[in-house]
Amino acid sequence: MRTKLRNARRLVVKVGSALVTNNGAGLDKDALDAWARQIAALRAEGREVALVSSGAIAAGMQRLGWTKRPTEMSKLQAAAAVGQMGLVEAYEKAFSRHGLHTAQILLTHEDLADRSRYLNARSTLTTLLALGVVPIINENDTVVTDEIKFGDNDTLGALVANLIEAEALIILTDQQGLYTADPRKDPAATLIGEGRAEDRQYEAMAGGSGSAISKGGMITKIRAAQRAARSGAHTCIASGREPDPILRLAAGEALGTLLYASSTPLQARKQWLADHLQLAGDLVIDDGAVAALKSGKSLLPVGVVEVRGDFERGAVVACRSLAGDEVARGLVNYSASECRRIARKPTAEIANLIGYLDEPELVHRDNMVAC
Ligand SMILES: Nc1ncnc2c1ncn2[C@@H]1O[C@H](COP(=O)(O)OP(=O)(O)O)[C@@H](O)[C@H]1O
Ligand SMILES: N[C@@H](CCC(=O)OP(=O)(O)O)C(=O)O
Repeated sequence: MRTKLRNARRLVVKVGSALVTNNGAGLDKDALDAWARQIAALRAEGREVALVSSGAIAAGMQRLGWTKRPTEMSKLQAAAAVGQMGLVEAYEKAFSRHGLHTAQILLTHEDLADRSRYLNARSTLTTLLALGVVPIINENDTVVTDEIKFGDNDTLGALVANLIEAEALIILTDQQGLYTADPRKDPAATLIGEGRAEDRQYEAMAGGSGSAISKGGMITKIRAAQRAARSGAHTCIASGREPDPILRLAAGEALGTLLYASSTPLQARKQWLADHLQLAGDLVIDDGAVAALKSGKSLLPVGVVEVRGDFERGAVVACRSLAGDEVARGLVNYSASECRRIARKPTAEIANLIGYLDEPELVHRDNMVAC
């Protein structure tokens, strides 16, 4: 089973507040250095890693000299804004020792729920990864309200894994993994080695957070594993205090708890596109484009002869042959009116025709499934 992790080319690593701030004692620079070293080693193997890091609020509280976590939203947001500065500064310094750049990405729930912003976040993140940059992701605490909050970064980690189609989500925390009960409360609890992420029995074992500085607890990690599995990602929950946990997990060592996905990323994505989304329109494509799509290529504007329906960027559209057969469906990079303007035109003309070039493809092959 652990070979699943060894084969993962794209990984999301999530580190919780307790680890990042050494239980609230301020940023644990040694821990940050160790994660940077391990992630740099994975990058050197050609693997891509995005880091979801908590700790802004805890670090901000420490900088401001607060010993008690405030309850008012505005104070929490102020602490997050102060702490996030120290957090990204420390990561940039730690990664620069390995010749790597970092990028700060702050997200809210709304960013991922809105299809067009979802696509933007996805292309920015995948571009950063392709450039060899390590994205450091956190919730945009300064602007969130209750309705648009992830609240805990386990959920954010899973959504990022969905977003960039990572094969693995590594959640590092202050316990060895998932136990049959909260080990802080039940000393007889035993560690679960591995199981299916979708297995509902784990929810009953998991409790809330055991510390005053963290938010999620084990229950949000189990739900994160379920969510990650929906896009085919396997989740490992392990102790961040073990030596080199990221490298050892990524090498397939049986550390912590593995909650594996039952489908591959491709199957999961196909299922998602096939089942969950209503078609917002049709792109009628010529025979050359049909052949290109059947051989796994992206759809370029030049192959589109007609655009049906009214849709926004990010909508799901069907690509149909001249005879009306659905050849593929996928997420479209331009709105219906933009598609009409660039249909039959070479990619080089997109910017002239609509004033900007978002992506050269109308539907990228990564966002498309054949029918
Ligand atoms: N079944 C369980 N197995 C392990 N830990 C559990 C379980 N149920 C609840 N917990 C608690 O979850 C805590 C880890 O989550 P959390 O405090 O949110 O840390 P993090 O900041 O790493 O997300 C543990 O310290 C533990 O007290
Ligand atoms: N965005 C918040 C993280 C929320 C939180 O505490 O998450 P976690 O430690 O993963 O349970 C911060 O940076 O402080």
